[in-house]
Amino acid sequence: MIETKNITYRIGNKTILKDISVCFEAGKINLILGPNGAGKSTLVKVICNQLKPQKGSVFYEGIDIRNTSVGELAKVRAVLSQNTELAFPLKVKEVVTMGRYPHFSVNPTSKDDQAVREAMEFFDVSEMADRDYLTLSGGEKQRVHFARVVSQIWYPSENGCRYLVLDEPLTFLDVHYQFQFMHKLRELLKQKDLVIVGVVHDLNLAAMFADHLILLNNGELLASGSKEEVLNAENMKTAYRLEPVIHNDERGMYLFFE
Ligand SMILES: Nc1ncnc2c1ncn2[C@@H]1O[C@H](COP(=O)(O)OP(=O)(O)OP(=O)(O)O)[C@@H](O)[C@H]1O
Repeated sequence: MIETKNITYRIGNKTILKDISVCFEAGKINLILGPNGAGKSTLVKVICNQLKPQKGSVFYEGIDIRNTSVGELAKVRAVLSQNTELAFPLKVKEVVTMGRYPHFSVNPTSKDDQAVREAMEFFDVSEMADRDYLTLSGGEKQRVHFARVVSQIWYPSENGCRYLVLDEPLTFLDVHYQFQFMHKLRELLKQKDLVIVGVVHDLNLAAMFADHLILLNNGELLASGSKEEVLNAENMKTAYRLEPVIHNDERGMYLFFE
């Protein structure tokens, strides 16, 4: 479980996050929603210890992140940042192997190679293994990064959970791969020690796949809970300034905006 308690983050005199307390449990797809500029990426960076809040703390299984070493955390927590770009002409399998860097010192072991191979198979990028990463399309690059981050936490940890944090993972993906990726997350969650936290913009995909949602607006936690609790007309109007039409039937929940 990842827990934030009373996180406040300011830049100069601008408050980007105001008193955010949320909980992301293992075995669930936890999604962070909110309009542009709401503070989603900032919250992700605070959760990942890339930004230090002025107030509040982040806990992984009850342990304050400030008391955990970067190296130890990297063995159990993988992060897909927004706009991950590489400038070097590396082969796809070399990019995926970067995910294993926290686990080996000089050369990857056979266990690392196996994780790379299996993560590439899982995300259907094995056929690209020897291609120059820079020649891939945007969507293909994104799938390579999925394999990279998931290879990082491929094996269960000896003591506790594994964590996968994804900032806008669906960018660059066509509708087929968006659905495929969300289904892959479901498949990964068969491993009960996995905590998944992601930022997405597509409210209908969130309604379809999320087990737990949080909605940020102007740096504040507007709502947290099930899709019914979060994706209601009042919250949608406040966050997105649009009038929603919400259908909720046996096929699921769908939102339209007028
Ligand atoms: N270094 C910075 N200096 C000044 N303002 C910043 C800085 N970083 C972020 N902000 C501001 O903080 C607010 C939240 O940014 P953040 O990137 O967390 O939003 P977001 O919800 O992820 O938005 P988007 O959906 O557009 O990606 C924005 O108004 C942004 O301009």
